[in-house]
Amino acid sequence: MLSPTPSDAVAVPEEKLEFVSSCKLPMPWATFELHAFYDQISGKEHLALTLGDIGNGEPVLSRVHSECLTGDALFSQRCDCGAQLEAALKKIAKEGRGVLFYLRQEGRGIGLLNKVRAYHLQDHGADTVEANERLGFAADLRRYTICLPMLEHLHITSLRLMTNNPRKVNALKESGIEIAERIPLIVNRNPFNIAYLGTKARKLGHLIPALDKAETVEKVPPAAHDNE
Ligand SMILES: Nc1nc2c(ncn2[C@@H]2O[C@H](COP(=O)(O)OP(=O)(O)OP(=O)(O)O)[C@@H](O)[C@H]2O)c(=O)[nH]1
Repeated sequence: MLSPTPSDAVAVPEEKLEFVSSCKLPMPWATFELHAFYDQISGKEHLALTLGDIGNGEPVLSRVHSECLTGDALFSQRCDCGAQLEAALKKIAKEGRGVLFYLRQEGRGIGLLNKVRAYHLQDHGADTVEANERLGFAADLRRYTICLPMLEHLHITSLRLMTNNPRKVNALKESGIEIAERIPLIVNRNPFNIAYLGTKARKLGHLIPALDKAETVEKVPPAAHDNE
C-alpha cells in the first residue's frame, strides 16, 4: 500500500457549530439571554450569555471563559475561575451590555478527570504546568476558534476582552476575531491559589502584577479549621 501523499489529505473540519436555542436566564445581577450551541464534531455544548444591544457594531465588553466545574460551581479556592466568572457577569450587568462565552474545555482542555489527576500531583509538589506534563499533556490544550461562529451568530464584530491571558488574546486574534481592548480581571488572590497564580504568571505568561517573579511552591495549605 502506498503511503499517503499531501494531495490525499482531506481537510477535516475541527468544529461545526449549530445554534440550538436561546432563553432568558435571570441572574442575581441582571436577566441575561442564554444561547446554546452544539459542536457537531466534538459533541460539546457551548454557551453564550448576552445582555443589551450587542449587535450594533460597537466593541462589546466580553469574557471568554473556559469551564472549571470545581471553581465555577463548587467554590474551589485553588484557582480564580469562579471569582472571575462572577466578576465578569457583574461587570457586564453594570454596563448593561456584553457577552460571556462559556466554553466546555475543562481543565485547560484535559477534562475534569485529568484535572483531578493533575490536582493530585499538585497536592504532592508539582506546579500546574508540571502536573499536566507529567500526565502527558501540554500545559494548555485550549482552542478558541469555536468563538468565531458564535460571534457571527450574535452579530458581534469586536470585543473588549476581560482576561489576564495574552495567549488567549493572541489565539482569538489568530482566529480572525477583533480584540479592541484587553481589560485585566484580577480577583480572588488567596492563600490557596497564590502559588498557582504565580506559576501562571511565570510559565504561562499571565499578566498578574507582582506574581510574575515570585517563587512559590504550589501546594494547597491546610484550611484554617484543620489547625483548630
Ligand atoms: N489542567 C489544569 N487546569 C486548570 C487548573 N486550574 C484551573 N484550570 C482550568 O483552567 C481554565 C481556566 O484557565 P485560566 O488560566 O484561569 O484562565 P484563562 O482563561 O487562561 O485566563 P484568564 O482569562 O485571565 O482567566 C479552566 O478550564 C480551568 O478548569 C489546573 O491546575 N490544572
